[in-house]
Amino acid sequence: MGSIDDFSRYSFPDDFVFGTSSSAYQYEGETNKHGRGPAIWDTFTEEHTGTQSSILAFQITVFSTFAERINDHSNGNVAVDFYHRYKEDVQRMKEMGMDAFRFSISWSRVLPHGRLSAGVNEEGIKFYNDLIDDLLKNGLQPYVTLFHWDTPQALEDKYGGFLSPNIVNDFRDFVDLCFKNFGDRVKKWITLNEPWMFSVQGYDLGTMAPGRISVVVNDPHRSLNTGATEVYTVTHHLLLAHAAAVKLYKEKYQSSQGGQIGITLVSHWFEPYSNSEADQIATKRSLDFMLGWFMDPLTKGDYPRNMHDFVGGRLPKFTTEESKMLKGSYDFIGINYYTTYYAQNIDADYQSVGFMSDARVNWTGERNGIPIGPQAGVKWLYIYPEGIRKLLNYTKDQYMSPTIYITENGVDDVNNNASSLKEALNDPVREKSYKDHLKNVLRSINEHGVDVKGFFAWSLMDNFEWGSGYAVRFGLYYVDYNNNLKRYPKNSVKWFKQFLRR
Ligand SMILES: N=C(Cc1ccccc1)N[C@@H]1O[C@H](CO[C@@H]2OC[C@@H](O)[C@H](O)[C@H]2O)[C@@H](O)[C@H](O)[C@H]1O
Repeated sequence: MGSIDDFSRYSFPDDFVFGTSSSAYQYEGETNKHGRGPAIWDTFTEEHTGTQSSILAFQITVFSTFAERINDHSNGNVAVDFYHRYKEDVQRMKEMGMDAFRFSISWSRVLPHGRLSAGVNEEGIKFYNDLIDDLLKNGLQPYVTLFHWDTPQALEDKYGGFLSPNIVNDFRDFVDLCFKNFGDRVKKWITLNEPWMFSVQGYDLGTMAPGRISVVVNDPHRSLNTGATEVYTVTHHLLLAHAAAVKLYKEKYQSSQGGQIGITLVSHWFEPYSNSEADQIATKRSLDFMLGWFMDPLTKGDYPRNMHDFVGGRLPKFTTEESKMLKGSYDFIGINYYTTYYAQNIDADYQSVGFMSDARVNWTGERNGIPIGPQAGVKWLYIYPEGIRKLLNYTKDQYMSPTIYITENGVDDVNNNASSLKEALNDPVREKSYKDHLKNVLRSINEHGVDVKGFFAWSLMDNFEWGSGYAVRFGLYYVDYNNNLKRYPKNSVKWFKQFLRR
């Protein structure tokens, strides 16, 4: 264990917040008990417990890890049993010296049938009240995500979930219930987690719930308007649901409750594959198709020019009223940063075989066989700490210097086949990654004046990692799935304790 240099929490502004992140379906368990209704991830894991060969005509390599559905045939029915063990886990956060904890509310745990009119599950309300009270009692601030990909199955069945504009009113009723019940103590709200992942993985690549795939068009004679459509429709409704939630909070709750509300977006950083002009342009286009798809509507009230140009008539349009509601609909922006890729222009004839072909870019972590950074355990994650600084600086410069929280950053265990517990807890790559990413966040604050207010590690403990099930471990705490989900601190916890010590 290296001795800590003078780099510590005191290197950061006094009000800078350190925390860990989680989500309901990945942590809670008890999915069909205590009144919780099914969500689309319960259905998706039931339907897709095997590894499915890719049936996509188009699949960018970085998502090959996502090509499987649930590759260890698992699900979140038990997960890490956070529903019952949250009190002991809150103690672990406190012992580490953390200031906050980010978690999400399971929509179908509080509204089992998705709609307010179909009834509230008071047991679900009680669970989140108890969790929030325990966090505050232990000096930890709750940062609450309202939607982390778990649409109620009842709304999926009723009208196709986020494929329908009906979701906006039901989402607004759900968040109203949350603001009313928890807003006296919750002062940081995040409407959506990574709408990009939900749309692209869920409705274009089909590798996440609800597992829908873009129409694959191999007939060059068909009009340009065939191809990826649902991915754009879903993002449109996600943005409108977000804006409706923010409008409600600001009109009905913010003056009395005094909290803030934002959204969490995921983006990679991108470096041009070559210094050709085409690759330089493809680099900016990549940022538009991943970050700008959301930040442009949130700051300018419309999608990026690049998306209008490359997606054309398949890109939905905002009404003047919707555009006004979206513009400025945030007090802060959450950014999840994991990795950086080279962006390479694709000059292929226009054939829409999915979202990424619309962008006409290839994202790759290697150039001439040399990786952009060391890979973690999962193949898509190249450790590139300067990417977080460049992404923060870009977001400040491009989008009027928003207040930003890094709501997720982390790496998974490099060695997933440890032969002993001692080996499993030895995670020097994670310790170095957090140190290097935090140093780059600090540089963006000190050198570029970026208004970053916090950093949340993904994740407090190993958990259900969507398509990778329990085979991939991102936790600061190791969870022994073969021994009653016992938690063990990995070595990086020791580093974090020293780093955070007051
Ligand atoms: N996975 C991402 C970010 C991302 C975006 C594009 C391409 C790849 C990865 N999002 C966050 O990463 C976390 C780690 O994501 C895992 O990465 C490895 C995959 O094999 C696994 O399926 C996925 O859960 C998730 O647990 C969080 O719920 C989610 O908010």
